[in-house]
Amino acid sequence: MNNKHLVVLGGGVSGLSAAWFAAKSGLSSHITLLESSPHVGGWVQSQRNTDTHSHASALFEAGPRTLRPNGPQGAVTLDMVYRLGLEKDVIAVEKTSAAAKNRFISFNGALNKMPTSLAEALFPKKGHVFRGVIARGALEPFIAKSTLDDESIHDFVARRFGTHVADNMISALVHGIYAGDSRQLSVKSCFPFLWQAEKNDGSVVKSLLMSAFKNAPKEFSKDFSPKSLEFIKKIKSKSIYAFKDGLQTLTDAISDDLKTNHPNVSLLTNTNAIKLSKSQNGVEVSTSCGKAISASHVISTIPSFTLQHLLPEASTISPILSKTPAVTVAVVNLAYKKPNILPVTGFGYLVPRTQKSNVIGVIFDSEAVPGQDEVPMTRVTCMMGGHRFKEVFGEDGFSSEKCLEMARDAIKKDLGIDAVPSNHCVHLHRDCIPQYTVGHEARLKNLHHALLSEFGGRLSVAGSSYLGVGVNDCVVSAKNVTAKLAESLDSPVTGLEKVVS
Ligand SMILES: C=Cc1c2[nH]c(c1C)Cc1[nH]c(c(CCC(=O)O)c1C)Cc1[nH]c(c(C)c1CCC(=O)O)Cc1[nH]c(c(C)c1C=C)C2
Repeated sequence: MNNKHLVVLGGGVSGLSAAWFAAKSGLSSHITLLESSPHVGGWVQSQRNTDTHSHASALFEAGPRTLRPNGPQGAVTLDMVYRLGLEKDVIAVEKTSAAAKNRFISFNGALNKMPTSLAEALFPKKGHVFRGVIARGALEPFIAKSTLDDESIHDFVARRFGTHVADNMISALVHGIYAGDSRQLSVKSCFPFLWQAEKNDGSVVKSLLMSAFKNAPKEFSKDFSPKSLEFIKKIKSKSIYAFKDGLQTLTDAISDDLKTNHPNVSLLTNTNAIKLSKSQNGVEVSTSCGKAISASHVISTIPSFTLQHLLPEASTISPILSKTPAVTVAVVNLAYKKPNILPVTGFGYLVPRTQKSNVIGVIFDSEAVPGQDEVPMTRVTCMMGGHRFKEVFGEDGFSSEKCLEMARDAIKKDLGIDAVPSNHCVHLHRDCIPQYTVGHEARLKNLHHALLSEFGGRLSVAGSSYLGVGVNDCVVSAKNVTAKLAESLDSPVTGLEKVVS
């Protein structure tokens, strides 16, 4: 321990993880986390709504709900889950289950299942969205490489696989991760494996075929304890995992652990930074409660568009931060008393940009993660808005009633369910998913250099505005930045070293 003070801005998954990793590594004598809202956890909000008639509760997740266990990224979160003692709360979904295998695209009025076998891929029915995709894929290795520095996801896919795939399949996938417009988002930043495949192997198909024969990636065992590794190995081969009482189990456990076991950590809710300025030994943080903190280092996990307003007027960092927009998503949870009322089994469906619909995707919660319900029921979540927010809700904005009605209309049209839900919940998440538009990586490089020159590497960034919007991405970005700081709190760290290496 030293006489250093680390300040973390933001109490969502990224901020909590940053404070937790920093506390565990003992890198500073004091850690202060500033969260502007009354509670920590950010977009992660799980609640059980009780039906007044049956008294059965329905688990409603307002934000993210499932996690991917695979790869080095998945292992970092799983290790955290293990160290927080949450193994008993985990529900892992088998890759062979319908929930894992059946994902649908709503296309021309029907739910089209994405193929999971060669037979399904080779012989899709007439009118199925996958029709012609294999034939088009066979031509892809013969298409010349592009020499561009970055390109939209749509342009990349249309160029290599044709406009049908770009318009109807990839636009749906982009809805299911970014709630964004595939014509605006960067292929290099959102789907780096596609970009690298073309750059390195000249073809996505060739690269995928070659990777099937390549050695498996190196084990990451050195980072984890034997017991944790045992848990990671057990879960990493599953499709997804979640928690019995929702993802808030994770954020609550991090915050409880910090409060209980780390007296040197202060979690301040209803408090935010209002100004950051470089000082001789670090960063001066002015806060909304009137107190200023002399920080040795600041990790900002708040959205980049919020961080820009905390910097000095002439800062060259702010214009870079302002270039990452974010979309607003409305989330409608619906619970029906009757179980098994869905016409298909699976994870859910996505709606391509080409289809007229008020929803961009629907998750079949009671199927996607079996075992969360106290009594059998059907639960679904409608995701609405994203880049289509204005188109769907109009300029005059949003109302919960209108949103609920639209969600019920979509469920009736797409799934044939006209029943009145026994319970529901509507949440509006303003600017919740950052959009990595074309040129994002080049802007991150500029940001790295600007942070070094203006704050001497005493201000770092982590969280969904930069290197990935998923929960695992946020946890990993927090771990990486604190690991670098653990080497020395006096060394310059921006959190963006990866983009310039
Ligand atoms: C319809 C809207 C959304 C759905 N999920 C999200 C939105 C905006 C958010 C989201 N989904 C994924 C990520 C990435 C990282 C992560 O935490 O796993 C984010 C931020 C993962 C994801 N979801 C779908 C796919 C194909 C992926 C990529 C990786 C994977 O295979 O899991 C599909 C999907 N998402 C939604 C639905 C209804 C759906 C498919 C039927 C909802």
